[in-house]
Order: sequence, then structure tokens, then C-alpha cells
Amino acid sequence: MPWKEKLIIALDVSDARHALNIVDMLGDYASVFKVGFELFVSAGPGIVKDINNKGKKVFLDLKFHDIPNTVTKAALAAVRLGVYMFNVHTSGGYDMMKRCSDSVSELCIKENIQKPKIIGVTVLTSLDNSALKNELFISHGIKTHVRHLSLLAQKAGLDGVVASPHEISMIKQHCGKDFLVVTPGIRPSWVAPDDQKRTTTPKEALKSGADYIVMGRGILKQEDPIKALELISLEMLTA
Ligand SMILES: O=c1ccn([C@@H]2O[C@H](COP(=O)(O)O)[C@@H](O)[C@H]2O)c(=O)[nH]1
Repeated sequence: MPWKEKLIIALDVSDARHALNIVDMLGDYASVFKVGFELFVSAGPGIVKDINNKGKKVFLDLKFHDIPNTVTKAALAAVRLGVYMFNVHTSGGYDMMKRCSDSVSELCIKENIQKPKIIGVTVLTSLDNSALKNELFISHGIKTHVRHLSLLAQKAGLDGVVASPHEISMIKQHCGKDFLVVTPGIRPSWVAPDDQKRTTTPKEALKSGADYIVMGRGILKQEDPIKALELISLEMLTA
């Protein structure tokens, strides 16, 4: 698959017009655009249809994390919006993920809808081992925790997980090559990590086996986003 098919651009802006201008400007470089909290809360659910109407797919990154009934109802609403992919927090537990996955499958069969990919968030890329241990009191380390949550998500019927590029090969080793890994925390060498703790370059992430790389500030906060994408493209030619 060409790398542009694996790129998801994070539309982390607060205005629908701005987001749609970015889709127009960068549409040649990506087929999937991510709608997260900022855009969804400010622009409303209609933004998903607006992006779809431009021929682009939407990853709805709302990281549902609640009791099984609540998450499942939100997931069914996301399916009806026409999203290509959405996510839930794996730490919401097995029952939540399983009920969500089963209900989405049932709805898609019943209403003949293309089933979106359901992705479980493992450990946020803004966390490192020290935060996991000292703040969350999880002392077995990020790799072990991500492995456990990935296997749990797979058992519950999810299509894949969100994890950092550092865990991709470990997840593929334990869950198999078809279990999707979506990786944020992507930084070209010339971009600062900002609040991200577990990062690599786009090239390294793809080499490790990422199915999708999510990029926001590494493109959108650059003076010339198209030039940034061209530079990343050049780097990819040697991936
Ligand atoms: O663990 C996670 C889960 C989600 N994200 C989201 O990805 C993008 C990354 O943006 P950058 O500007 O490229 O850092 C952002 O929308 C996050 O909400 C993540 O970073 N880490």
C-alpha cells in the first residue's frame, strides 16, 4: 500500500471552514482525515458528512470511555454518521468493547452499512513509563500494558489499536499482522515532540509495520504544510 494510503491527517482545528479548507489543500496526500474533540465539539457531527462529501474518509477520534451501554449507543450513532473508523478506550474493559463491537456488526448487517473499523486506544502517546508508574500506579511498564490491552481488544473483536510507534512490532508479534496498529506520536526529524513522549519519524513508524500513521502538528503547524508533506514524501521514497 503506498504510504499516502496510510497517512491520517489530524484536523485539530476549531472551525469547520478551516477544517474543510485543509481537506481541500491536502486532499492529494491523504484519503483519511481525523476528527477529534476540538473539531467535533466546535463544528458538530455535520463535519463528518461534509468531509465525506469531499470524497474523504473520517476517523472519528472521540475515544469513547464509559459503561458498555453508553459507549455502544455512541458507537451506533457514529456508524450512522458514516465514519470509516472510530475508537474506544481499551481500559473501559472487555464487556464494553465486546458489546460495542457486536452491536456495530449487527447494525451494519441489518442496515447494509459498511462496518467501520473499531480501534482501541491503549496507552496515550503523551505518557511515558514514569507517568504510568508514578501517576497511574501501573508499574509493569508501557510495553507490557500495551500488549495486555491489545490482546484484550482483539479478544473483544476490535479491528486494531492505537499505540505509539515503539510498540508496533510487539503488537504485530502478539496479535498477528492483520490486527491494525494506528500510530500517533509521529514527528519528522525537524519537528519538536511537543507534548508527545513516545515518538518516531514517519519513516521509522512505517518500517516498524504501522498500518496508519496519524499526523497533526508535524504538518499543519508548519509554515508551509504542503512543503512539509513533500519533504516527508521524499523521506518515504527510501522507506
Ligand atoms: O495516544 C494518542 C491517541 C491519539 N492522539 C491524537 O493524535 C493526534 C496527534 O497529533 P500531533 O499534532 O501529530 O501530535 C492528536 O489529534 C491526538 O489527539 C495522540 O496523539 N495520541
